[in-house]
Amino acid sequence: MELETSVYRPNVAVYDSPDGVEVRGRYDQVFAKILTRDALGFVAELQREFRGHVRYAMECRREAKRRYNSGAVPGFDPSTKFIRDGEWVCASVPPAVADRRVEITGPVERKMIINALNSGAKVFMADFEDALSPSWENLMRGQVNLKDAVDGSITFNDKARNKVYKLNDQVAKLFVRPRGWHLPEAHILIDGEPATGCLVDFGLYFFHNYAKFRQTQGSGFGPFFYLPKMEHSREAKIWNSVFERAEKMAGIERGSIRATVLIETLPAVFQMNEILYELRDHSVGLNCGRWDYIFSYVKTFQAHPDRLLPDRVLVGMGQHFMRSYSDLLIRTCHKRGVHAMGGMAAQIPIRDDPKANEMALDLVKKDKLREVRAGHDGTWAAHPGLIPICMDAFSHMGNNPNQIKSMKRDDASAITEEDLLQIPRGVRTLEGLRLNTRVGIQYLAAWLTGSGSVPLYNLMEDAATAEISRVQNWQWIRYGVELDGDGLGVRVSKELFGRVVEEEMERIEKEVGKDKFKRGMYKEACKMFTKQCTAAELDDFLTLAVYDHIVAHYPINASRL
Ligand SMILES: CC(=O)SCCNC(=O)CCNC(=O)[C@H](O)C(C)(C)COP(=O)(O)OP(=O)(O)OC[C@H]1O[C@@H](n2cnc3c(N)ncnc32)[C@H](O)[C@@H]1OP(=O)(O)O
Ligand SMILES: O=CC(=O)O
Ligand SMILES: [Mg+2]
Repeated sequence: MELETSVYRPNVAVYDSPDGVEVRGRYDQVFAKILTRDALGFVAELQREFRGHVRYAMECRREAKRRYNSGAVPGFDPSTKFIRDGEWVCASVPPAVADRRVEITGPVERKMIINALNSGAKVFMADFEDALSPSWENLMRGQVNLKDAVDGSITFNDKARNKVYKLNDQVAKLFVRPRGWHLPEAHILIDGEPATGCLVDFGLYFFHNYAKFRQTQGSGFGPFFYLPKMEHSREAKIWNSVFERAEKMAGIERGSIRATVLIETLPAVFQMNEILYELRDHSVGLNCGRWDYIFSYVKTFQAHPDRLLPDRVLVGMGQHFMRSYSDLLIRTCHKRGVHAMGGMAAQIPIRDDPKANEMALDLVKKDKLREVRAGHDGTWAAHPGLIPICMDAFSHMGNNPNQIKSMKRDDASAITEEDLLQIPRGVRTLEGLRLNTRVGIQYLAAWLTGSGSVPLYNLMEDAATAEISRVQNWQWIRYGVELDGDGLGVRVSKELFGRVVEEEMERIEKEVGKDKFKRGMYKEACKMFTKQCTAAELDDFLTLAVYDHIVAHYPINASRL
């Protein structure tokens, strides 16, 4: 089926919502097939049952932040030592996803979904999170696209190129990543309050797809999910309860739904066993969400001027704290019988420069070889052009679908708090400040106009990588760091940053061209990015702070007709 959303016709139709649910997003008859009374009722049930737990978990995050801001550092929790020391394992891995050696990721756009499912990767992670700007249109089209993908009918007609896209006979297994717990969904009000974004993403997708998915994709299991940005096992416990609630509603066996948790916050690295324990009936492993993890390192230590990061390009998996994190994740997952997934290399193919392309692909190859040799069971690819390289690196596993039983099940306690917190080494440069600024502004301009992942300077940029640019600038300005890598001995100040912003805006205008610059939201993005980098207090999330700019409420009177 080709997706054809209708043109805007005010005051003509409304979604059929249950009591207490108000849909404020644009009406569309295609969206109405997703926003049915029963599906909205299910989302409302989840919201009502879990909103108190989510609120409490977010308050705990704020409390932890107060502690870190007063000098404390995250560490292992003595009260849950029994979980770390215990000899439990997670439920066995569903055969359908035993082999996850290469997973492609991408936003829930129609053409991307078809390309990703056809890409030859074992898994496609369809993203409502880092790679998606969560506008009403993107979210609802994403739900429609996923429904068509699960029932196998999805097509896309690229009229300009006279090309029709449809699914191959063999497709990747689908995982869906809902938003993080912190993001609201302002277009759906439940009992007068914005719904929790991830419960909308999860609830609508699950409601419409569980039956078909289990038949066609999961061999009796599923649906499968990726869970982002958690900071503590209490948040995993909420997800576990959400899954149990959904399984009960659907009348399917407990443990059918499976999820991989991204370990992508610094506090969560000390909670890996606890997170797996909470989700032990629903887990298929952990993943190294390396970009958010770096962002989280800066955020967690925002009040620790002794822990400043070097240039963003120098904070890679070679840094001791990053290697320790990946090692601990492998040991923990394998001890508990589940996949230890690697992360995303940011390089993408470079079409117009063969030499640069070769170097980029070589970096991806080295990264993937490091992962498979370290013991990871699979990895992420940002682009279909990278899949052969990733596959080749993971052929190191031979005929085995994974390395869960064969690699690194030895004692995780060899990796200490000091290893995990070690300050990354390297220099800081004016070019680092410039690059952060150029990338941050362009990413935000794209996000404000509906694109959550973009190619910039031959790298994949999404919400997680842009966060690093933002918080690093904030940190350098806040502490007036010395740029010690270019021999100038200059200290970063608001004045220096102001000049950098002006010059980088000129450069962006030259690079993208006057027309695109005028049409795009570069000036608005520049204002927002500058405000965030120079704020007295660091905003928790870039996208949360600017979310209001992409909220588009349908006229309230129309929705009451
Ligand atoms: C930190 C994290 O969270 S990582 C996970 C979240 N981030 C992501 O998922 C990013 C995924 N990747 C992307 O979004 C894209 O690759 C980008 C934006 C970086 C680059 O996209 P483009 O500029 O379209 O790349 P390019 O022009 O080379 O694409 C060539 C083809 O590959 C397709 N393609 C590119 N990336 C993907 C992908 N991830 N999945 C499916 N298809 C893809 C394009 O649609 C295009 O298809 P076509 O030839 O049929 O038109
Ligand atoms: O979600 C992945 C990350 O690296 O962040
Ligand atoms: Mg992430």
